[in-house]
Amino acid sequence: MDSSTELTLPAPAKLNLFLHIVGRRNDGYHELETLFQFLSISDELHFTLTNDGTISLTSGLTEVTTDDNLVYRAALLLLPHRQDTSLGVQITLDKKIPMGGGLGGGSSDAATTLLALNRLWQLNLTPQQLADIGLQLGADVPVFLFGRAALAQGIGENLYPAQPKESWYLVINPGVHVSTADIFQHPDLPRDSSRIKRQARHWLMYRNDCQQLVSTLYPPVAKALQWLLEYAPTRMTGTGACVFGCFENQAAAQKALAELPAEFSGFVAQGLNTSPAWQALHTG
Ligand SMILES: C[C@](O)(CO)[C@H](O)COP(=O)(O)OP(=O)(O)OC[C@H]1O[C@@H](n2ccc(N)nc2=O)[C@H](O)[C@@H]1O
Ligand SMILES: Nc1ncnc2c1ncn2[C@@H]1O[C@H](COP(=O)(O)OP(=O)(O)OP(=O)(O)O)[C@@H](O)[C@H]1O
Repeated sequence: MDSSTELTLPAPAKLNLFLHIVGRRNDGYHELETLFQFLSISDELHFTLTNDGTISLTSGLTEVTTDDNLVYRAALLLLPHRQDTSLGVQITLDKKIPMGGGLGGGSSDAATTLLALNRLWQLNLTPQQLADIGLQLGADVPVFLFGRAALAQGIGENLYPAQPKESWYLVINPGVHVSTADIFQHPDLPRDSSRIKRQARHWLMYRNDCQQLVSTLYPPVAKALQWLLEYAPTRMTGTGACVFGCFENQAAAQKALAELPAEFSGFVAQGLNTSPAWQALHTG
C-alpha cells in the first residue's frame, strides 16, 4: 500500500471518566469539566486518494445517510482548503463502536477523517486549525484530534493532558437511545458543580452530573448501573446510555461480562492514554 495514496486508520471510542457541568454559555451550550480516556475498541476507516475532486463514502449504515454522516461532513469541511481541486477521496467506514451511547464514535470518525485528509491532501493545517474545524461537528472532536487522554474544560475545546490509570472496563449498552440535546435541555439537570482543582483527586471521587437524571428517565440505565455495581466501581459515560465498570485486570472484567443478563449487551476494553489513531499516524 502506498501511504501517499492510501491510508487505513482506527477511530477509537472514549469514556468520560467523570463529567461535571459547571455553567451554561449564552448560546445555550454547557460548560463542562470532564476527563476523557480512549478505549481499545475502534471503528476502522480506509481512505483512497482519487483525482476526480469528489468525496465518496461507503459505510453500510442504515441509521445515518451519507450527507449526515460525520465522516462525510468532516471531509466536506476540508474541501475548500485544497490547493489542487482535482483531489478527491474514497472512504470506507467499518463501524464497530455502538452508536449514540456516549462512546463518541461519530466524533472520533470525524477526527480520524480530518487527520487522514490533512495528510493525504497535504493541507498542512495546524492542530489548532483542525480543532476549530472539528468543533463545528461536535464537542468531542478536539480530544480525538489531540490524541491524548485529557481533562477538558469549556465545551471540550480546552484540553489538559492527563494520565488516568489504563484500567480494564466492562462497558454495558442498556439498549436505550438517549438524546444528548434532550438531556442538556432538561430542567432537572444540575448545572452548578464547582470547578475542580486540576485533577486534585482520583477520577472515581468525582461524578457524572447527567447520571442521576438519565437513570430516572431511562430505567434500563439505572438497572445496568445497579447490576454492574455488584462487580466494580461504576459510572455512566457522556449523556449515556452506556455505563462502565472499572476492573483491575482483563480477566476480572471478562468474568463479569460472562454473567451479563441477556437484556444487555456489553464488551471489555482497556483504557488508553494515547489514541490509536494518533499512534498509527505518527509511527505507521
Ligand atoms: C456529553 C459529551 O459527550 C461529553 O463528552 C459531549 O459534550 C457531547 O458532545 P456531542 O455528542 O458531540 O454533542 P454535540 O453534537 O456537540 O451537541 C448536541 C447538543 O447537546 C447540547 N450540548 C452539547 C455539549 C455541551 N457542552 N453543551 C450542550 O448543551 C447542545 O444542545 C447540542 O445541540
Ligand atoms: N460516523 C458516525 N458514527 C456514528 N454516529 C454518527 C456518525 N455520523 C453521524 N452520526 C450520528 O451521530 C449520532 C451520535 O453518534 P455517536 O455514536 O458519536 O454518539 P455518542 O457516542 O452518544 O456521542 P457523544 O458521546 O459525543 O455524545 C448518531 O446517533 C448518528 O445519528
